[in-house]
Amino acid sequence: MGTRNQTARATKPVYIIDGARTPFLKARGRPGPFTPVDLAVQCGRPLLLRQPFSAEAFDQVILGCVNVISEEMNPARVAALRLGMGEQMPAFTVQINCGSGMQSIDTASKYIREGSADLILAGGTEALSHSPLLLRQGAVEWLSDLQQAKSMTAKVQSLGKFQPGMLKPVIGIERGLTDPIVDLNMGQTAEVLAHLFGITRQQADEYALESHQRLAHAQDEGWLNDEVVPAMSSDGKLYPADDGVRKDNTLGSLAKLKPVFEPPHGQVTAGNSSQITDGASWLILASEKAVKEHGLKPIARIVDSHWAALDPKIMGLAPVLAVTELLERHQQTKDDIDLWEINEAFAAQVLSCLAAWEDAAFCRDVLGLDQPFGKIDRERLNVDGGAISLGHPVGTSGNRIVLHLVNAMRRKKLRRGVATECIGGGQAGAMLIEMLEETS
Ligand SMILES: CC(=O)SCCNC(=O)CCNC(=O)[C@H](O)C(C)(C)COP(=O)(O)OP(=O)(O)OC[C@H]1O[C@@H](n2cnc3c(N)ncnc32)[C@H](O)[C@@H]1OP(=O)(O)O
Repeated sequence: MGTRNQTARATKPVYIIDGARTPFLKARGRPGPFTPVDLAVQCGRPLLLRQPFSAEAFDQVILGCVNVISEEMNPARVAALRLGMGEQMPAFTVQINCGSGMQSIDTASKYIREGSADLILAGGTEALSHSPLLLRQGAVEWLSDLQQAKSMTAKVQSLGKFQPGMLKPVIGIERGLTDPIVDLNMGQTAEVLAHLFGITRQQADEYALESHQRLAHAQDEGWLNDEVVPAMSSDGKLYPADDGVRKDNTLGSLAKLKPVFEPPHGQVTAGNSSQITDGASWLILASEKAVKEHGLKPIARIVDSHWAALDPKIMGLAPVLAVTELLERHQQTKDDIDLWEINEAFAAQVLSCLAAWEDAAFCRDVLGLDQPFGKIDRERLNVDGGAISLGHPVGTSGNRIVLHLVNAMRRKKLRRGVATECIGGGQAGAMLIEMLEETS
């Protein structure tokens, strides 16, 4: 809480010009049709094609990605080249776990604010279905010894040390979703929060059901058409829409699922967790100068952002700190915010954040507030569903929630919104967005 008394700084405005994302495609136990760069290119190309300036006009590309694959090191640069942005386009990749897609926006904003760039493509991409299967340490050592054995005798000796158990792979994603400091996987951290804030299975399932219902409604109404561009794989198969939503979901079917992370009594199930998904998202950010130079029509302004951290065991609670500190810096309260996106890592995690803000003792002792922060109206929160129904490509979601917040505020003619996400390792990012008069 060291930065809470900072006052908002007057800086050059940062505008959101446009954005697009791929459909979010559920990982179904085998590599999906797109790598991280494929995804970034799929939605980047139509986005760039509809701009009134050339792809080479950008100053920088910044892309969040958690699980970079070895064929695509620095996916930002690979994507920029495949997008035809020119050999001279600087591009770098950022990784802060589930905050990566928002970190790219924040870093881009800072470049624009300080005047060192005017036009930046900032995104996030993730192909969780391509997470590697890893060899166990014993197998790695055995293979290394075998490779280094020079004589036939040494090779035979090495071969003799093989044990079939060595072939059992380590699932990369399971390791990646486990905190290395506290040795809890992300689902277990949600269980810790459910316990701390008394979130019941019924509450978590009701939240999850609503997420599916809201996303289904948004799809049926065509509200996502402004942000989703269909993707096509190299074999010509079309992926037109997000595919994780269950339009026929019921509380009954959710209630039947067994707790995954703390069986048999835990609250967190496959139904009330975010899904493991592939997807990418981009935003175009511009300075005042770029807006004038290219005759652009900005949609919104990035006011500010804030990052906070706490004990990794309760990582899902970090949005409470990040948002409270961000709003305090701008002398705003929750009532000044028209629309909220809180990334749905887990239903129990989002509900714990809401509970913490209503808890007088928590607000006093942890947030240092005289009064509870207060209740966030569910009608203003994740109005079109979230990661539980849509999926959570971890490096992308922070970008998607900002893109969606802007689109939802435009549709609803609202003015001010906050997007926030928890981050494995015990962090959170929060971003304050203001629509421009003409678009709100
Ligand atoms: C900082 C952060 O953001 S932390 C968050 C980072 N992300 C995560 O930690 C990911 C969390 N999620 C997960 O790990 C996974 O989704 C898990 C482990 C919970 C579940 O994985 P899987 O078992 O592969 O999920 P899957 O989608 O196959 O569902 C399992 C079963 O539940 C059923 N199911 C899932 N959702 C629902 C639902 N909403 N309603 C009814 N049934 C459902 C499925 O049909 C499936 O049933 P089956 O076994 O009969 O086929």
